[in-house]
Amino acid sequence: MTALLEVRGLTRRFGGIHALRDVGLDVREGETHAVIGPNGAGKSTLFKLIGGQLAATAGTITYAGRRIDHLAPHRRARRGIAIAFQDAPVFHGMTVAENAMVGAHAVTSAGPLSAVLRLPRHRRDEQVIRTAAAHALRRVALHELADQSAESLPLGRQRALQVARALCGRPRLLLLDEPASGLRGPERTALAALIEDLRGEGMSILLVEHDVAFVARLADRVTVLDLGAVLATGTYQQIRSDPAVIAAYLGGHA
Ligand SMILES: Nc1ncnc2c1ncn2[C@@H]1O[C@H](COP(=O)(O)OP(=O)(O)OP(=O)(O)O)[C@@H](O)[C@H]1O
Repeated sequence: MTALLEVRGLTRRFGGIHALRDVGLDVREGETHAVIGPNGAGKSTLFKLIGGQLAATAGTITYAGRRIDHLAPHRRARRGIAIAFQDAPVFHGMTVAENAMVGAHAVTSAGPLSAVLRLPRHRRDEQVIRTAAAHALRRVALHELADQSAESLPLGRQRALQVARALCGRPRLLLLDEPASGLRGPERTALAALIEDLRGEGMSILLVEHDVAFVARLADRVTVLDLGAVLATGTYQQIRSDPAVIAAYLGGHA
C-alpha cells in the first residue's frame, strides 16, 4: 500500500512548549490509522496541522504526492481532506440537512461566492449538494431528522452530524477527532460499523481516539504519541506489547 498522507519532521512550538516534536506518520491508501496518547500528547495539534487550522514550526505534510503544508484549510478540503472535530459546533438556526450541506459547499467547484450570489452554476451545484447531504445523513441514520433544527439534537446525534458533514464532501482522507467520545453504546456500535464500511469502500481514515477497545477493533495501525513525540507505530498487537508504550500510556490495560 502506498501512503496517501506523509507527515515528516512535523514540529509545532507554542512559546517554550513543544506540542509536537519531529513527528513522522503515514496514512496508507485505504488504511484506518489511529493516533492515541495521554492528554497533552499533541493529538489535537497534529490534526490542526494536517487540516491547516494551525501552521507548523517545521516539517512537511505531503498528500497524494504533493506538499499541502502551505495551503489554506479550504484548499486542503478541496483536495479531499475532511475533518470532523470533536468540539466543532453544529450551526444554530439551521436544519440538520443544511448543516450537512456545509461540508459540500467547501468543496464545490463554484465556491462560496457563487453560493452567496446564487449564480446558475450555484443552483446546479445546490442540487448535487442536496443529494450528497441526503446520502451522508442516511449513512449516520439522521435522514429522518433532516428537517429538524440541528441544535435540538442530543449530543451523540450532533457528533454523528459532524461526521455526516465531513462525509458530504466525499473525502478521500477522513480525519476523525475522538468520534466515540460521549456516545452511548448503540451509537458507538453504529459509528464503528460506519467506519468499517468506509474503510471497506477504500476511504483512508485517521482517527484520534481515547477508547482503546474502539481503536483495537478498527485500526489497521496505531501511532502512539507522548509529550509531542512518536513513541511507537504498529498494529495494535505490536504497540500494546511495546515497553515504552506500556510505561507511558497503556499501563495496566496492555
Ligand atoms: N494554542 C495553544 N497555546 C499554547 N499551548 C498549546 C496550544 N495548543 C496546545 N498547546 C499545548 O500543546 C500540548 C499538546 O496539546 P494538544 O491539545 O495537541 O494535546 P492532545 O493530545 O490533543 O490532548 P487531549 O487529549 O487533552 O486533547 C499541550 O501541552 C498543550 O497545553
